[in-house]
Amino acid sequence: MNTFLTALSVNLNKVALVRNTRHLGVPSVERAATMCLDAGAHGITVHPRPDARHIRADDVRALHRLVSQRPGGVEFNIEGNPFHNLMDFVRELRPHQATFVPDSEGQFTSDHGWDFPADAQRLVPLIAECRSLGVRVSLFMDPRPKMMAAVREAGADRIELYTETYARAWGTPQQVTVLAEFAKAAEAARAAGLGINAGHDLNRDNLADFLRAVPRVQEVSIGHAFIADALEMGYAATTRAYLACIAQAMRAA
Ligand SMILES: CC(=O)[C@@H](O)[C@H](O)COP(=O)(O)O
Ligand SMILES: NCC(=O)COP(=O)(O)O
Repeated sequence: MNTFLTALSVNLNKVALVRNTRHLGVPSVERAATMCLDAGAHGITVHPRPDARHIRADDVRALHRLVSQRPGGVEFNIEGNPFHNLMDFVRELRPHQATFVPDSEGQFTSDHGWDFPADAQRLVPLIAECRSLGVRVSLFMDPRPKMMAAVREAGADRIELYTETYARAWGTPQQVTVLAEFAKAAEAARAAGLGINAGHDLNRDNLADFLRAVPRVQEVSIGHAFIADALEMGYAATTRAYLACIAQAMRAA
């Protein structure tokens, strides 16, 4: 029997984005987190950008508190650029996981991974610092198998495969080739001793196919499509729907 389960971490950036268009405090990221976790989500992800366009420092603290008070191993994942604001959050809060993303300040959305070995030297001390604080480090990466050994040498625990190219190829003739690239990158990462996360533009249509083709993904973080679905179905039903996609893929594995 296959007992492996990919964890679902819900990214709440877009709840904060809507909230920030008024000074009324709604919709609440804490209520969103509570409803998703009550419905079975395994973790919460936030990406506090330097321009605070969505998740703000107070949200990060409030969600960290909320997650810490819940029983049962719920994970808190903070994403960001460690050369901008991410390390301040890591030092203050020591989340379970820090995902390093090479975004520029004010970037529209994340659109590329780290470059190895070019980025290795400047990342090594920051990865080491996170690990000394007990924080797992995941690096946002394009599916480039040749980079994976150097990522591990730099001290990272996991990679997060940046899945936008897959999401764009899904349902087109390119899907098979693109998925093969991701599977190869995951295999190289695993062979180097890295764990594997994945995220960006995953949704209810493309998630199960990805997890079937790229086995043993430990965590998917999903935000934009998830919150769009939640506007129509509610947080609890949306969480259950994404968990069902994961379960469907696990059954087929
Ligand atoms: C790191 C990553 O994959 C991104 O998806 C990010 O978390 C999304 O950021 P925005 O919500 O600001 O587009
Ligand atoms: N790490 C990816 C993430 O948290 C959410 O990305 P998206 O689903 O908003 O594209």
